[in-house]
Amino acid sequence: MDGVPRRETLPPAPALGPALLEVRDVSIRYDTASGPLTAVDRVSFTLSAGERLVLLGPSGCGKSTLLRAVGGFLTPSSGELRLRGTPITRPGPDRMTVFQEFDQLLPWRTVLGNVRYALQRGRGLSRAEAEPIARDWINRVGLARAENAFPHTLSGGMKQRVAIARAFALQPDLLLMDEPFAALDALTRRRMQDELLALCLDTGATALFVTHGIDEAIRVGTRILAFTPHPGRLAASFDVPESVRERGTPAFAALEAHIQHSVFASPEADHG
Ligand SMILES: Nc1ncnc2c1ncn2[C@@H]1O[C@H](COP(=O)(O)OP(=O)(O)OP(=O)(O)O)[C@@H](O)[C@H]1O
Repeated sequence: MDGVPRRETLPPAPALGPALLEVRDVSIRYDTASGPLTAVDRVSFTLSAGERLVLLGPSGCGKSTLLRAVGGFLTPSSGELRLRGTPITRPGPDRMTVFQEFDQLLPWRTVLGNVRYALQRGRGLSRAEAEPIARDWINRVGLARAENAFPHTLSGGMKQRVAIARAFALQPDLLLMDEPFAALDALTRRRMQDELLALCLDTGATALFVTHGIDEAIRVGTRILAFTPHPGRLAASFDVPESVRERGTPAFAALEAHIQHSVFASPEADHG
């Protein structure tokens, strides 16, 4: 297909070497009332510093489960997760997660308090050291005028901006984004995708981003791993060249159609 990056043949052969994140043959099973459920089935990939890797798939394909395991919130049933070569066993400030839910902020702290407190806890800074860094990040997400507001007075988009400011402020090795814009209206979602992309480009952040939106995946990612559900398995990998990222261009539309057709239009795909 002209102008569309090649679809790689899977399963991928994860490169040995200095990857920031290594996911090796990871399976994750849940015990449910109706028996064991395999949410993630033998998934392998690596992520290098500076990449923005998107896990793309329909609802229920296990992408959030996998992200939670990378975050250290749950342990894989088998396989290995390593960050800078060290096994992931628990959450840590080297991986900051932005969740979909709007209630991820501390409700009893202001916008400034939320970001400052995370810096004090996560980076061991004093209040005086943390405050200017927190202010700078709040400013960068456009919330300077709301720094003294409490979360319940903010819109969903503003809350997500605070969560993003907090995550970036800690300068983690890896940003984990679990459908952070899924609960926003379409216009706000687009604006936030653009803002997140700008922050990533500005800081060179490394990110693992979960979404079910092909357009969102192309907009924010440098590489997309598409999953098929029940159980969640890697189906294909797509590179997103910088030249393809602009919405409304023929190249963007062509890649969107290519991913849709080659992964989600196949007979075994379930759109959840
Ligand atoms: N705590 C849990 N206990 C039992 N089953 C679970 C649990 N969490 C997730 N699952 C199941 O694991 C599978 C994968 O869920 P997961 O949330 O990871 O998928 P997802 O692709 O992120 O979907 P969504 O976009 O809807 O969040 C689903 O079948 C889900 O019902």
